[in-house]
Amino acid sequence: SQSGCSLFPHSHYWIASKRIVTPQGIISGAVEIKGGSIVSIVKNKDWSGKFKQVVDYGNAVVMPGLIDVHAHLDDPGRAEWEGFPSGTKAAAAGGITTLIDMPLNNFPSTVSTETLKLKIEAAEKSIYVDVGFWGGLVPENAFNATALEALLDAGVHGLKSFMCPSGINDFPMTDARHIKAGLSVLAKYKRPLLVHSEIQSVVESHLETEDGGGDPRSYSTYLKTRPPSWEEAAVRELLTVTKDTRSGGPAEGAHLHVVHLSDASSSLDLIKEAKRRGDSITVETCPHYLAFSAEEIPDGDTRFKCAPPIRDAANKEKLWNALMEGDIDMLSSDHSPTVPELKLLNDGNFLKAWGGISSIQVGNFPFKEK
Ligand SMILES: NC(=O)N[C@H]1NC(=O)NC1=O
Repeated sequence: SQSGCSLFPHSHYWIASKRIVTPQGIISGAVEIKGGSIVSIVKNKDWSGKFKQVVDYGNAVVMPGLIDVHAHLDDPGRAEWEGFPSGTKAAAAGGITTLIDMPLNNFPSTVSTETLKLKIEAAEKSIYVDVGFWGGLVPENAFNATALEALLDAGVHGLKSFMCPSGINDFPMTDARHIKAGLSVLAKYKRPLLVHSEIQSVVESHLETEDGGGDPRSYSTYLKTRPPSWEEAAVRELLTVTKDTRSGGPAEGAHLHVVHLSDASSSLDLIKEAKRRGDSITVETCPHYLAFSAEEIPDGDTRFKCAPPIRDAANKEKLWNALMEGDIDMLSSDHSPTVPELKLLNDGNFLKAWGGISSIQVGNFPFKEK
């Protein structure tokens, strides 16, 4: 409630800082709040000394709340991994005021109007930030336009699919045919398809189920099981269908969004070329790919296990450059927690631990680093 959120027992007050992020740049001043809404932003020289009801944050940054388009809240079904109350409180702690929840890791997965209803009922119990939902594109619904339309009509912001096993039994992977069919429905709604872009290739890598030929407590062993060529293969396959999204194409109006890119080389180059050709495509990366590099991950510290994996320091620098150049369109958390037992923190086995990083609570931390 408004009173519950208020910093001050006043309905009219100012939040001051030397670094307020505004559309016109970073200013020193104060944000005026009245009745729970921002009514003005005043520069330092216009207000200093004039007002009494001021919370002064000094040099701390005051900025609009972040929107995280990629978070796994596992309610209902696996609320012990992350429920709506804990996940949305964590988001608020990370400076995120809106999150869009992924359709998997909860049980059942959000792939129909019935399962979306269960999600909404679980969320209604208690959320502390704004929440929206993605629906799942899976083989079971991909060729059923009526079912997809019903899901979109029920309010999901778009669809999400995987090009490799998702780690969740009731969320199977899709191929280019499913994705093409999904895009043709999304075109009518002008909504996006988000794709986990990795295609497993046994030839070029050691599969996770094998021992990877090395110490399972060493991050480098895990890294070898998911090479950049997996991401590249997926992006190449996707580009055979994103051409449909060009102006005048059969899926004009649909949009394809590559989630959590880690490979800053060939995969990113392909996405950049597709953008130049007019495909409707965007790409995100995550704070963990920008903050960490494979070389520094301690043996056995499975908190760092995610898919695609965190790559080397040279790749991290390339990701930063791409973000600064605008070739990467946005950041998302890919917050994907589980229970400590499944992270195998005692064994430290990277090949067997759950893949997913719990991070929404630290929100924009790489910017603090830079
Ligand atoms: N199922 C699931 O949360 N998968 C996520 N975890 C991760 O590390 N990458 C993902 O896509």
